[in-house]
Amino acid sequence: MLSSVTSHTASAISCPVIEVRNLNLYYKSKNKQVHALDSINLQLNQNDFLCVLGSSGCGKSSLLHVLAGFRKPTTGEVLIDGKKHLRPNSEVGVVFQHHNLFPWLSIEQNVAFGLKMKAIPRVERKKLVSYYLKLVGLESSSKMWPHQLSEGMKQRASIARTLATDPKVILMDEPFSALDALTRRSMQNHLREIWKKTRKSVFFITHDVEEALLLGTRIVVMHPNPGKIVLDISNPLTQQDKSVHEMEKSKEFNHLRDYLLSVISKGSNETVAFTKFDS
Ligand SMILES: Nc1ncnc2c1ncn2[C@@H]1O[C@H](COP(=O)(O)OP(=O)(O)OP(=O)(O)O)[C@@H](O)[C@H]1O
Repeated sequence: MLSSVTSHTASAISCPVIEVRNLNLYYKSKNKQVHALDSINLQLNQNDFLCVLGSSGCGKSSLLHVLAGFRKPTTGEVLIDGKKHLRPNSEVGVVFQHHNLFPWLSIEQNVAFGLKMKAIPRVERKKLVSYYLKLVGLESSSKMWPHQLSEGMKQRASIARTLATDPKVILMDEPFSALDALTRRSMQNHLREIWKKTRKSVFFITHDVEEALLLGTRIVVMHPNPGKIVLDISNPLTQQDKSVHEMEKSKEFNHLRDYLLSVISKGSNETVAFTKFDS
């Protein structure tokens, strides 16, 4: 199984948008210290949709927070386009589990917010807002207020707001986990289509192996205590132009799902094949 997975890695483009070098993160409190991230080395390339899987507490969110610039690593560094990334900025967009739209702004004003901050002139701003609202299928809801939208629509508006500022990379922390199963599936389809059109580099955290298989071009698995990457593979399923339904019905899908589940559930002391992504 592993060889059929790794054979797809050659199609990657070697141009890291994010590079993580020898990163360690310790949380210190009064009486104890938690080693949350252990010697993380990772490259996120252009066009990568990287899904991060792992059991609770393995450090997924901690890694996202460091990549976003919300938290400083204890040792090591994060480079964005070769430059040290030290604090949050417009090169890195973040979409959280719960939308964080401003309730006092309409949907189009929410999407325009970051563009205003970047001093984009009014006419261009309008064009961009309407382009991104159309991209996420919300063009007819532009004048509505966040409380008038369904949860899925709010999350789509959050994605449009993040995309509109044209970040180099988008970090997503379980963006669909609060949605019901049907809305979640529809959002996965939306995101897949949006990604095909924009080809943004995405770092996407999920607990859901099937979601990772349907969306990710690459899949990383982390283990806890301390949090580390134990597997980094490219996903053959998303490299073929198949519908979600076709993907789910394929033998490869089932094999990969079982394989990933077995890697995730292995204890951190057990040895897991480390299949480093080879660009
Ligand atoms: N602010 C903090 N102070 C102390 N320890 C923390 C803090 N935040 C996280 N941790 C610890 O760091 C480790 C990694 O946590 P993190 O939230 O990154 O994991 P996760 O994989 O995102 O978990 P989940 O899937 O449950 O969200 C855990 O042991 C957690 O208890």
